[in-house]
Amino acid sequence: MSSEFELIDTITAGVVVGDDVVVPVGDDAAVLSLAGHTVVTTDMLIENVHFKRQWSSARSIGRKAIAVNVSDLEAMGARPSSVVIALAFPKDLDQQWVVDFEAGAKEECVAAGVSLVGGDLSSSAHVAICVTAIGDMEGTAPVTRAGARPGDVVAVCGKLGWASAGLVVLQRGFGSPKDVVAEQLTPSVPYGQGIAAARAGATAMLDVSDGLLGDLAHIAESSQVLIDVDTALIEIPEQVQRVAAATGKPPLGFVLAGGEDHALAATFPPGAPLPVGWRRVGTVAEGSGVTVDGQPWDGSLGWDHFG
Ligand SMILES: Nc1ncnc2c1ncn2[C@@H]1O[C@H](COP(=O)(O)OP(=O)(O)O)[C@@H](O)[C@H]1O
Ligand SMILES: Cc1ncc(C[n+]2csc(CCOP(=O)(O)OP(=O)(O)O)c2C)c(N)n1
Ligand SMILES: [Mg+2]
Ligand SMILES: [Mg+2]
Ligand SMILES: [Mg+2]
Repeated sequence: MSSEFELIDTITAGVVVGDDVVVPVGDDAAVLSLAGHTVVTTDMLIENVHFKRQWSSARSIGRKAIAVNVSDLEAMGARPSSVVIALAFPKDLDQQWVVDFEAGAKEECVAAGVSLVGGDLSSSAHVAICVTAIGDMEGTAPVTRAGARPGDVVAVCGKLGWASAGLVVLQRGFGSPKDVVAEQLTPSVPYGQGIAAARAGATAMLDVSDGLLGDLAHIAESSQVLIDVDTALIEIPEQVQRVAAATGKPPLGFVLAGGEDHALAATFPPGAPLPVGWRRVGTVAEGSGVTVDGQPWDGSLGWDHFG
């Protein structure tokens, strides 16, 4: 059993530090040197709400904690810079779990191109994680939720429906199809695509954390427009179809309302070529709210912590 400070030394050994870090992890606060406007976002991951230790390895949870946060930086069109990780866990938890969690977090930091510059440890009844991610606009304009205009094209980049199919599989006590379960345990965030979309002229953007329809409804509300999703443009992955068939759930529901894949969804001016890897899913029109094939959607729009 290590002391708190021995554990911090173990966790922070070998962190990869970017050029924009002036004072790294280990002091009272980190100091960064950013070229443009600073972008800040935070998301928590709570045991039994966002993950279960029976389902996920510590390493997967560490990776997911970083991925879901950097995803929000991508969604602004920012360059991801750094993260801080606050972690609370039961006193009787095997400390190897914590070391493995941090190893996963550091691994995802490298994949996402961010430096781990700080954090905090505490004890608590359940594992609770809070990551704050910092990015840099580097002189470019943020892509908010408020810029969509009638006539714009709605497009997505990344997976949709996989993570929620994985959740259903895990909830039923199964472990396959393996690739949907893997997506639930650690989403494959399309790193770099936020900046690509911004450069391609995206007018509004967000990451799909709660569900495509529910998240597009945020753009619709902020931009005061209507967003219509065209199901003829929606591809339902074969693995998701298998889970739908096995569980008797409608396959489209996973893709339209399943959360946690952290695809990026954005609107682009009509006629603008979409960046490579993006696919059209709908259209922006005058009006309000979200429709599917021109009709209101009577199913769930996505996850609601208090719904
Ligand atoms: N406790 C809070 N205090 C202040 N702002 C909050 C709080 N919780 C959420 N927000 C803000 O509300 C907005 C929506 O939050 P959320 O739905 O969690 O965003 P996302 O899905 O992108 O993570 C964000 O701007 C977030 O910063
Ligand atoms: C044990 C468990 N139960 C349920 C879920 C499903 N789930 C939890 S949070 C969430 C939505 C995304 O999380 P949130 O905290 O809302 O992220 P944000 O939108 O703030 O980025 C979903 C679909 C899960 N991942 N694990
Ligand atoms: Mg959030
Ligand atoms: Mg978001
Ligand atoms: Mg988020």
